[in-house]
Amino acid sequence: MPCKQRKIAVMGYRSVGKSSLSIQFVEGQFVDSYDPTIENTFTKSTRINSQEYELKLVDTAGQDEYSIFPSQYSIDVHGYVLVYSITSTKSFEVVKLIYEKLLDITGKVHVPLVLVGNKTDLHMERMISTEEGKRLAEDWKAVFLETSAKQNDAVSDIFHALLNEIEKADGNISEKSNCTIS
Ligand SMILES: Nc1nc2c(ncn2[C@@H]2O[C@H](COP(=O)(O)OP(=O)(O)OP(=O)(O)O)[C@@H](O)[C@H]2O)c(=O)[nH]1
Repeated sequence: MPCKQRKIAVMGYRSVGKSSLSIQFVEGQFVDSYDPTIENTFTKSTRINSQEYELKLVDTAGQDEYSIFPSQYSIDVHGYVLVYSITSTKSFEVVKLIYEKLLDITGKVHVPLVLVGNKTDLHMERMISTEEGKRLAEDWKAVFLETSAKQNDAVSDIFHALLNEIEKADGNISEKSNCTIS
C-alpha cells in the first residue's frame, strides 16, 4: 500500500506539554527544561497494521483565551491533538475555547481529534479528574487519553488513535470496526 501523508496539529494552552509529547513520540526522549514554542514541525514515519504513514506533526505556539485561531492550522491539517495539563484548570478551559474556534473556522461539525490530559505523573497536583476529561471528549465524540510525556505513558497511542480517527472520517473504517493499534 502506498504511504499516506498526514498532517497533524498539536494545540493547547502554554506549557501543557505539546512539545514534550511531540519530542517524546518522534525522538523518544523527554526534555525537562521549558522553552516556549513558536512553531516546530516534526516528521515521523509510522505503521499501523500494514499501512505506512508519513506524519507531519506541527507543534504550535501555546494559545490562551484571547488568541485568534491561527488560520494556517485550518487548512490541510487532517487531525488535531488538543492538549491540557491535568494540573491546570486554566488549560482545561482554554482547550474548550480552542475546540470551539476550530469548529468555527473549519465550518465543520466533526473534526478528527484526540483530547489529551497530560502530566499524569504529577498526580499530587491533579486538578482535572479523569471523568471530567472523559465527559468532555464524549461531548465532542472524540478520543480521550491521559498521558505522561515524562514517563512516556500512552504517548504513541495519541498519534495512532488520531490516524485511526482520520481514517474513519475518510470513510475507510466503519465506526464499529475494532482497528488494532500496534
Ligand atoms: N512532570 C511532567 N512535566 C511535563 C510533562 N510534559 C511536559 N512537562 C514539562 O512542562 C513544561 C512545558 O512543557 P512543553 O512541552 O514545553 O510545553 P508546551 O505546551 O510545548 O509549551 P509552549 O511551547 O509554551 O506552548 C516543561 O518544563 C516540561 O518538561 C509531563 O508529562 N510531566
